[in-house]
Amino acid sequence: MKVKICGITNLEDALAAVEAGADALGFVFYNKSPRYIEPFEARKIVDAIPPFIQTVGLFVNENCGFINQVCTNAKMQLAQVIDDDSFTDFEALKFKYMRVIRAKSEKDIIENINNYILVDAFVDSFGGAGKRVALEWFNHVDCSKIVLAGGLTEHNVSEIKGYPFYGVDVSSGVEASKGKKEKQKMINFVKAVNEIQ
Ligand SMILES: O=C(O)c1ccccc1NCC(=O)[C@H](O)[C@H](O)COP(=O)(O)O
Repeated sequence: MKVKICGITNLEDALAAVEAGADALGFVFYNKSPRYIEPFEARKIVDAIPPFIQTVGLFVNENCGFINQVCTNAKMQLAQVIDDDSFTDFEALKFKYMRVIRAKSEKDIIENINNYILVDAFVDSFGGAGKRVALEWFNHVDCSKIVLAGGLTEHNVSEIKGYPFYGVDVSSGVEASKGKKEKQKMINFVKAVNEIQ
């Protein structure tokens, strides 16, 4: 199962996440987030991390011109897009993308199951709030194209055993404080995910 660690704001945390075994690093380009990073600051981090780690830019209700420009400036390989209000013309994106489903019910998941999606809990702040998605919503769902996010920690991630998600995404569960990761929590989280199979 793939592991994405989201909300990277500095090189120290990025390198620690990679060392812990993360497959992907997420950078939040939503300027109301406490984890916001300026695109050229993110680029400096991307330039310093080893190869084979996917870089993911997080966008909230943005148009495709903005997303294309930021992904270029920050050297993102994938755009993770919250698009509640149909701001984004996905056809015009020059980058591979994954939509975020902020699930309020099982129905939200089932309606979007045909593509790779990230399923997060619905929170007013859009993400990074540590709120969990009800696992029973996935009981009758093919999880193989779903990245599960929302409130995961080293202590609860084992509960997803039996749900073969494509990957998991974590932010606040591996933080010391908002925007600052804790190395040991990242190590423990990745280890706990790897022990699930
Ligand atoms: O992390 C943020 O501050 C954030 C702000 C606005 C939109 C999305 C945001 N994060 C997106 C993520 O991918 C988080 O990893 C995801 O919401 C899970 O967060 P957490 O529940 O803290 O693990």
